[in-house]
Amino acid sequence: KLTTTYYDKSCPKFSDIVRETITNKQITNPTTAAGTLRLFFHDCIANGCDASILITSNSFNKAERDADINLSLPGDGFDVIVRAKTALELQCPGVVSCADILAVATRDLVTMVGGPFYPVRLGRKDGFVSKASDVEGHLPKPTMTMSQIISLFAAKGFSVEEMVALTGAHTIGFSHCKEFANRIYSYSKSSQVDPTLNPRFADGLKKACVNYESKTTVSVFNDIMTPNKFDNMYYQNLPRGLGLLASDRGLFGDARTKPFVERFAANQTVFFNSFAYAMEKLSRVGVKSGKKGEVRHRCDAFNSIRT
Ligand code: HEM
Ligand SMILES: [Ca+2]
Ligand SMILES: [Ca+2]
Repeated sequence: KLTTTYYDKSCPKFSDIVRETITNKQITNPTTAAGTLRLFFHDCIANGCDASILITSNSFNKAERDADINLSLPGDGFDVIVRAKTALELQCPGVVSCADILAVATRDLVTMVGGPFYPVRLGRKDGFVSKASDVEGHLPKPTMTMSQIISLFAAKGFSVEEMVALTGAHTIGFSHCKEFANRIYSYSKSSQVDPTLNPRFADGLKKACVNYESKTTVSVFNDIMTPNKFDNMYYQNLPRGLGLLASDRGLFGDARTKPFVERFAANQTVFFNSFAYAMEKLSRVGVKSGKKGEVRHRCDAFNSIRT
């Protein structure tokens, strides 16, 4: 039901306004691209791509963004969507959904930092439900086994290749120390450090994360080689012991996923094609149309109060 021409008549400046907003934001806050990409992933996996992640909690409802796993989503990702929405409401009030803004802003930001372009079909409606309790179990965690991660993505319709390609998103952005602390401080009885980690990398991580339990904001680049560039370096890092999260390293350690890691590491074009295909598919997960959704006036609140 989605089409690339959805706003051509009702809001012809849609693409220009989104592109201008994300460009300004990314230049002043270079962490926006990664933050928005993760925000989009977390939106689509929980309840479909319906901007349910953007809703703020109130006394009746603990919303998705206040689920534990979403608390680390950075403010810049939310902010860039709010800015685009504000500009669009001035230009064509009540027309463009927050879900469409998030999908296009993500694509434009990925392209801006060096990643592939892919078409984003439009016409998503914003969802009516956002509950923190719906998030748990749908999103992957670094502590999950590769089998758990594979079946979690399979439940949303993604193949192993698509899962490996999507996780290439970790070519940009940060992780907080607590997400990998067990790999450097308390790996096993016989070894403090995960032996699959490059020893010098592990030393650097240990230093960066000293006292991470009290200094909870400390975070580390997901891809230490090219942290701000969307490229295939993430896959090249994995065989060298430079994968940050246990789940990153896991992609190289599992016979089902390793062949894709090697293919993407060897050829960036192959990775970009797979990533673009999988992102376009991600952008259509659980999309709501017609009366199943609405175009919100503000991205952080439903149009009428719901309990
Ligand atoms: C194998 C499954 C995955 C796991 C276990 C995982 C887990 C994580 C964790 C724990 C972080 C660190 C968050 C923080 O500390 O702030 C992170 C960051 C990130 N993830 Fe994933 N992720 C997975 C797949 C994906 C996918 C499929 C995407 C997007 C398509 C994605 C995009 C990102 C981005 C862009 C960041 C950096 C966020 C930032 O800099 O603010 N991840 N991920
Ligand atoms: Ca959602
Ligand atoms: Ca990179």
